[in-house]
Amino acid sequence: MQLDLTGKSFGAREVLGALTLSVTRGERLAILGPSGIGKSTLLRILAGLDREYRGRLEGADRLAVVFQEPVLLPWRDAVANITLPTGCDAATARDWLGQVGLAGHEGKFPRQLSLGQQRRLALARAFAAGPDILLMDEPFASLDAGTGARMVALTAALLTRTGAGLVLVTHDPAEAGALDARALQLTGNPARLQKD
Ligand SMILES: Nc1ncnc2c1ncn2[C@@H]1O[C@H](COP(=O)(O)OP(=O)(O)OP(=O)(O)O)[C@@H](O)[C@H]1O
Repeated sequence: MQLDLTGKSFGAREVLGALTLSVTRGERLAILGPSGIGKSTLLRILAGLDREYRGRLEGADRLAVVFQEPVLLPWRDAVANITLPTGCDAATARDWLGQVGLAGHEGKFPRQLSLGQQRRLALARAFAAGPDILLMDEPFASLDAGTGARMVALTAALLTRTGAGLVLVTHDPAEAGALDARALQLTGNPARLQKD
């Protein structure tokens, strides 16, 4: 996919300036920058969730998005949280749950899972959708250091296994390194992309 952005404003405030970003299957990109710079805004544009920008977004890639909050269906068990949004069958959902270390938790509801487990469920759901490119917005934030590091390693392994590309939005340069992602920095006002 390729984004050629001329600009993005909220009202009179120009948040993002002109920037170009492209990513394909197998490529990993991390967008770094401080709080409030426009990282989530950029990711939402890439995800097609915000169409009110100036510029062009091209590409027929299949996308899956992982947000900081896992956004699960509270009254459905772990298997249904994967089958309902993705359309995959229960066996495939169970397989993905196993791959993220949630074997034995298939019948649990989100509230019966820890935050780290809910994040892994959201990760399984994203991969079950068979994306060409995974878009992630701070998916490792507010986990303890060990849990965060394990989830980064798990994400890297699943990206390698599936060949999916990655755009990760984060304030933490260490995550970019651990995922072997090319790092770009959002900087300035309005923000532009710079090589890190
Ligand atoms: N819907 C909106 N309406 C008005 N302003 C917005 C809206 N969404 C974001 N903004 C503003 O745009 C700027 C960029 O926000 P954004 O959430 O993209 O930053 P961020 O880099 O992702 O920050 P964080 O790391 O804290 O999540 C902020 O100043 C924010 O207040």
